[in-house]
This record gives sequence, C-alpha cells and structure tokens, in this order.
Amino acid sequence: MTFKIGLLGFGVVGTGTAKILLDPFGRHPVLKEITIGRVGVRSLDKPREIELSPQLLTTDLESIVTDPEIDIIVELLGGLEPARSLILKAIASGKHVVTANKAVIARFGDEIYAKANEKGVYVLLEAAVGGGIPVIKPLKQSLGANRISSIMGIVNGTTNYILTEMSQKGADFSEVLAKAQELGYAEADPTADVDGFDAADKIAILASLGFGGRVKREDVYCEGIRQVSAVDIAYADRLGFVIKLLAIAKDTVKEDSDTLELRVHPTLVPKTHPLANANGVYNAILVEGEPLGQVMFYGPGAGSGPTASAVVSDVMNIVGILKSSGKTKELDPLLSCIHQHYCQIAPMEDLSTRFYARFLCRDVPGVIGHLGMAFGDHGVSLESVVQIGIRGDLAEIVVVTHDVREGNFRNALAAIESLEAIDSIPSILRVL
Ligand SMILES: NC(=O)C1=CN([C@@H]2O[C@H](COP(=O)(O)OP(=O)(O)OC[C@H]3O[C@@H](n4cnc5c(N)ncnc54)[C@H](OP(=O)(O)O)[C@@H]3O)[C@@H](O)[C@H]2O)C=CC1
Ligand SMILES: N[C@@H](CC=O)C(=O)O
Ligand code: NA
Repeated sequence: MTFKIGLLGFGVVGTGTAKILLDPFGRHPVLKEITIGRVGVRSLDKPREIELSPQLLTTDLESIVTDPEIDIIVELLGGLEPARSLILKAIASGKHVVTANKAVIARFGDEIYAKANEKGVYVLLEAAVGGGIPVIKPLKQSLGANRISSIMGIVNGTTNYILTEMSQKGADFSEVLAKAQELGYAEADPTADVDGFDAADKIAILASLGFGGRVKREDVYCEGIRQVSAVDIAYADRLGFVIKLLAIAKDTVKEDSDTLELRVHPTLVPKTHPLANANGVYNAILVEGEPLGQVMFYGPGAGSGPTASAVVSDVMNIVGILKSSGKTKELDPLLSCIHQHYCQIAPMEDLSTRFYARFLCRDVPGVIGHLGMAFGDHGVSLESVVQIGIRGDLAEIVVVTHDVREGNFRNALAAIESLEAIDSIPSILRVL
C-alpha cells in the first residue's frame, strides 16, 4: 500500500522532509510506503537542494489540497495566509494534515481543530514546538495521567543561539542573528524570534495541551531579547546566572480559582538550574506534574533535519492509523484535540517573581539608602545590592529582589524613577 503526501513548501523544513522520505533505508519500514505526490512552492525557477521531477512541483497549492490522490497534506509554508486557508481546505477535502506552523495553530487552532474533528481527520504538529524534540506527543499521550502544574522552557532556537553566542563569545547581536538565518533556524521574518512571538505561539500550544483548555494567543505576555545587553549578560554571569528567553505556563491554582501564568521573557536562570545548560540551537522544556514530578525534554529546537524528523514522525503516525484502522474510524482522543473551554489567565501584576534591575545613579550621597527605602515602601525586599561599576560619571547599581508581586515592584520603580539620584534604569529582568 502506498500513501501520498502533498508537500506545501519546499524550503528549509520541506527539503529536510523530502530528504528523509527519499532515503528510507535503515529507518522505520513504514517509510517505504510513503511517497511525495506533489510539492507546492512560490517559485518554480528557484534552485533547489534536491532535484525533484518537474511534474511534482507546482505553484497551484489549492490543487494539491483538493487532489483526490493525496492522503496527507504537510504544511511547511510558514506565515498565517495562505497556510490557514489551505489547511482548512485540506480538512474540508478529508485530508489529514501535518504542520510545523505554530503561528497558525496558536491563532487559528480553535477553528482548525473544530473543522478537523467534524471531518474526522488528524492535524498533527510535533514539529511546531521544540523542532525535533518529541514534546507534543508525550504531552498528549505519555504524560496524560498527570496533573500538570508547570511547563517552562527554552522553545526558540534562534534566540537561544544568539544569547549563547553573545554570552560565550561576546558576539554581536546582529551578526549572530544573520548566522542563525543562514543556518535556517530563524523565521522568514526574524522579528517573530527576536521579539518573542514565536516562543509565545509555542507556549500557547504547550499550555493548551498540558492544561487541557484553549488559550487565546493574545493572552500570552511577551517580551523579546532586544533589550538584553552584553552588560547585563556580564552582570548576570558574575551573580551566578545565565540569561535565557523562557516561555512559562504555570498553574496558579488557589483555593477557589484556577488561573494560568502565561509569559515569555528574558530571564536570569541560576547556572545550577537544568535549563541553564541548554545552549545554542538546543531547546529544553521542563514539565512538572503529579505524580510524575519533573521531566525535561531536550534537543535541537530548529534546523532542517531535526524539524523534518518531527514532521515525518507525524506523517508516519497517520499512516500507521490509516493502515490499521482505515479512514472511517473515530479519531483517537489522545492524538486529536477536543478542548472547548478557555483557560483563565492571571494578570501579570499578580505574578510573584524575583527581579534583577540595573540603575545608573548620580553621585549623590546615600543613593543606595534612597533605593532601599523606595523599595521598602512598596513591600519589595532585596536579596542583593551590588554597586559594581562606574559608567562615565554615573554609578551603576544592580539589585536582585526576593520574590515580589510584579505590581508592587512596578510601583516601586515608578517611585525610584522620580528620585533625584536616579539617572536611568537601563534594565529590568525577571529572575527564576
Ligand atoms: N526552520 C526551522 O528550523 C523550523 C521551522 N518551523 C516552521 O516550519 C515552517 C516552514 O519553515 P521553513 O522551512 O524554515 O521556511 P522557508 O521559508 O525555508 O520555506 C518556506 C517554503 O514555503 C514556500 N512558500 C511560502 N509561502 C508560499 C506561498 N504563498 N505560496 C507558495 N509557496 C510558498 C516557499 O516557496 P519557495 O521555495 O518557492 O520560496 C518555501 O519553499 C514554518 O511554519 C516554520 O515556522 C518549525 C520548526 C523549525
Ligand atoms: N524560528 C524557530 C524555528 C523553530 O521553531 C526557532 O528559532 O526556534
Ligand atoms: Na517537537
């Protein structure tokens, strides 16, 4: 029996996917039953790493998603449109879908899964989070017996690569970003990586799976890495931390309310923490649940081959289902997505966390005392105060707080900004 896939997109991940499918030797035998039926691209003239028969390539992507010969559509275009419309058309034509597109699923997952469930087809997305790391399927299946309390991790390869190169080699931000683009890690528009949107898409998906409810993408608080400077990386290092872009979804269950913290931001991570050692393009996702405790998923979070590994594994899962139970069976609830209600998201000002802040201060006597008083007035207690450097004619003071309510910390900063001794507050970062 042969199963035909329609590949939408033949870029970094599409090429990696084709490479695996065209070279099945030594891999799972089911791969030999999968062929590439058609490939949709934007330009027919572009030079390609793999030469496919010219009849396979087309710019008419609609004709692929409605082609009766195609069993599974693999969407590797990126972006919102035409990806969303093509996925919906594929579903309407009764095709199963595999996608790596977290942007589309995080925003239109409700619509896509409602249609897929109506039609009795699967939409699988292992490649959409953590690239090659198996994390979606374990969350859906292997960890289903647990009550998940937190999912936290490094889920963007590009920014982890940039931060690692900046901290280990003192590299320049723009140069490393260009290298990440060259290596095929970055999104077509890399602001999605740098400004944290890609990580926000991914944590919205993980939270939905882990906490069993829908998540509105706009509810994810999001800060990127643009404001992370070499100065802060160096101070963090001296204080025993590395700076990572973390995506965090945490159950903040209290007596009568069940809300989620949902956020993406650069974070000072203690060097001894398991997430601190995921470097370069590697991602790491730490999941905590009861009764399991902690489990960490670690591996390459972006790149052609690793991401294609996840794409093809989803294709194989669907082929496995088609082979064993045919097309008319009900969807497996452990592989499909059936959430109806929306998760309640806690406001950021209620978040309790530690903060790192760097102040530039004028040479006024007792400046540390003024800072301490302003923090104390707002219920913020300090774990450490380090007057480390002189920058020009200004003193540079770094503080790390104890756990504090974010709203209180922000109020303290507003008061501090108006102090005569304070020139500016160049950085404010959260601390794990
Ligand atoms: N790169 C990575 O490491 C990872 C990527 N992903 C996701 O995988 C998906 C693909 O990413 P990637 O392979 O890097 O992207 P690329 O930009 O390398 O490839 C995109 C492909 O889609 C085609 N395409 C894009 N828009 C259209 C359109 N409107 N009509 C026809 N064809 C179109 C392009 O055609 P043409 O070749 O003619 O330009 C190209 O072949 C994205 O959703 C991304 O977020 C997920 C995990 C990791
Ligand atoms: N641009 C993304 C690609 C994988 O999802 C990243 O850098 O992680
Ligand atoms: Na994955």
